[in-house]
Amino acid sequence: MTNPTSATPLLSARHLTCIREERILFDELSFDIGPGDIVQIEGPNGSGKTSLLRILAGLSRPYAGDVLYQQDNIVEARDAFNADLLYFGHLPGVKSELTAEENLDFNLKISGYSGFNTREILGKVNLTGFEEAPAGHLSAGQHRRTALARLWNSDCRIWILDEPFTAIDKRGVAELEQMLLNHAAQGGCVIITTHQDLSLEENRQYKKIRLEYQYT
Ligand SMILES: Nc1ncnc2c1ncn2[C@@H]1O[C@H](COP(=O)(O)OP(=O)(O)OP(=O)(O)O)[C@@H](O)[C@H]1O
Repeated sequence: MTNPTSATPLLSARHLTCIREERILFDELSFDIGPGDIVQIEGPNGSGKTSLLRILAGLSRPYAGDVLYQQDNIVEARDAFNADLLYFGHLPGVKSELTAEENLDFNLKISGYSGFNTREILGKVNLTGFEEAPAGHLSAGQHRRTALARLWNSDCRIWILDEPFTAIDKRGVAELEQMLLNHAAQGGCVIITTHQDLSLEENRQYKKIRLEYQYT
């Protein structure tokens, strides 16, 4: 295994190619993501953003190429990589029959956390007063906030977030953006997809990667 230094990228894509239904979504895609980076994956519907995030998270395999965690292939560094990865997907594991508090408690415990204060965390995502509501009775945005609450109690450096702002109101988006900036300032990195315009453009370490698959 490589000995990481402060200059070692946290996550690297090396010559990634993804083919779906005989269509090449991206080919020979390479980039490095280091501590402090916030990277937005852009592109039209169906261009392969989710496919790329799933490959970066090790949830699916590319047609060709590799993903490296601190210069080691994620397949070989799987345990260390998984311990440093927070993946937030399209269906982010909120069970309708559990309350907001039970969902958060469950999600944090299966990620190995203990000693957290669920009420305090839910307060940070503006769910005070809704802790005991079944998630199935929450609004779409509140449901999403229940899922996102785990970001407020994460010590993973790599955050891969697929459309985290869906159904979130303006204030919530601003709070989440601030959360991403704080995470990056503390040496973490964020890889995110969203169809929303973000106000992170000013940030020195904010980058965009555009996937350009064109329908024919
Ligand atoms: N497991 C799969 N098997 C076959 N085809 C797939 C699979 N996953 C995705 N695709 C196809 O790959 C293409 C890219 O899908 P993907 O979800 O990565 O796009 P996206 O850029 O995230 O789209 P959106 O902006 O709509 O969320 C789509 O045409 C989709 O049908």
